[in-house]
Amino acid sequence: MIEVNNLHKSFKSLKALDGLSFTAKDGEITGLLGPNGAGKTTCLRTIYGLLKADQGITTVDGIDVAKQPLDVRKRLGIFPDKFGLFERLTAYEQIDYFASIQGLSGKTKKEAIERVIADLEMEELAHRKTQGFSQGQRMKVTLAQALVHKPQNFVLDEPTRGLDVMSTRVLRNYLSKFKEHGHCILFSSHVMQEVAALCDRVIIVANGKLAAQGTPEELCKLAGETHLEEAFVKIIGSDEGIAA
Ligand SMILES: Nc1ncnc2c1ncn2[C@@H]1O[C@H](COP(=O)(O)OP(=O)(O)OP(=O)(O)O)[C@@H](O)[C@H]1O
Repeated sequence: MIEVNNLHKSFKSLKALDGLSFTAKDGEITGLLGPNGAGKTTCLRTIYGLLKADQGITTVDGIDVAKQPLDVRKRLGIFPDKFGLFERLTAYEQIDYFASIQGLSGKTKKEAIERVIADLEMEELAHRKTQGFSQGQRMKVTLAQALVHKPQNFVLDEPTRGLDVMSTRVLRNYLSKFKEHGHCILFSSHVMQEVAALCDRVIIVANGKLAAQGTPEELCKLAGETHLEEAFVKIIGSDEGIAA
C-alpha cells in the first residue's frame, strides 16, 4: 500500500505539488490522472525517493520513504518516466544486474530471473544485447528489471507511451495479473481510455492538488456525466493536456 499525505514540492517559485494526498491500496490498480504539468511525475519521484518533498509524508507498506529509503526500495518496483538500457548487456544480464542491486544472489537470483523472463514471455530476447530493441522489447526488459525481486508495490510513470497496441495489451494483462495476486499498482497517465479500462480507482490531480478521487463510475456520478472524459473535464475545468 502506498500513502501520500499532504505532499508539497516547489521548484523555485513553481509549486509542483501543493498538498497532495491519496492512498493506493493492495489488490487494486490506482491511476494518477492529470493534464501535462499537473505534478504526476513529481509525485511518483517522491514515492521512489528520487526527489525529497518540502513537506508531507509518503509511506510504502507503512514505511516512511524519507526515513527508510532502502527498506522502501525493496518493496517497490519502479517503471520510471525515462529509462535507458545498458545496450552492451543482454536482456538477461540487465535483469541480473537489477536483481543483484536488490540483494538477490545464487540460486534464488537465477530462479527469480528465469521466472520473470517466462512470465513476460521474453525467452527469445533474453540472450540478445538490448541495443536495437524495439519500444515493446525495451518495455519488457524494464518491467522485468523492476519486478525481478517480486516487490509488493509497483509504480509506473506513463508506461504505455510509445507502445503499439500489442505491447500495450501485454502490459495491461501483466498489470491485471499482478493485481490479482494482491499487489498494489500505481500508475500515472494522461490517457483517459487507458485509465478507464484498467483502474479500480482514479486519483485526479490538477495543479499539484487532489481534484477528485473514486472509481471511474463514482467520478462520472460526481460530475453528473456518463463518460469519464466529460467527468474529468468538468472536474478540472479544462481539457488541456489530456488525451482521449
Ligand atoms: N526538476 C524540475 N525543475 C523545475 N521544474 C520542474 C522539475 N520537475 C518538474 N517541474 C515542473 O513541475 C510541474 C509538474 O511537473 P510534472 O512533471 O510532475 O508533471 P506531470 O503531471 O508529470 O506532467 P506530464 O504529464 O507532462 O509528464 C511542471 O510545471 C514542471 O515543469
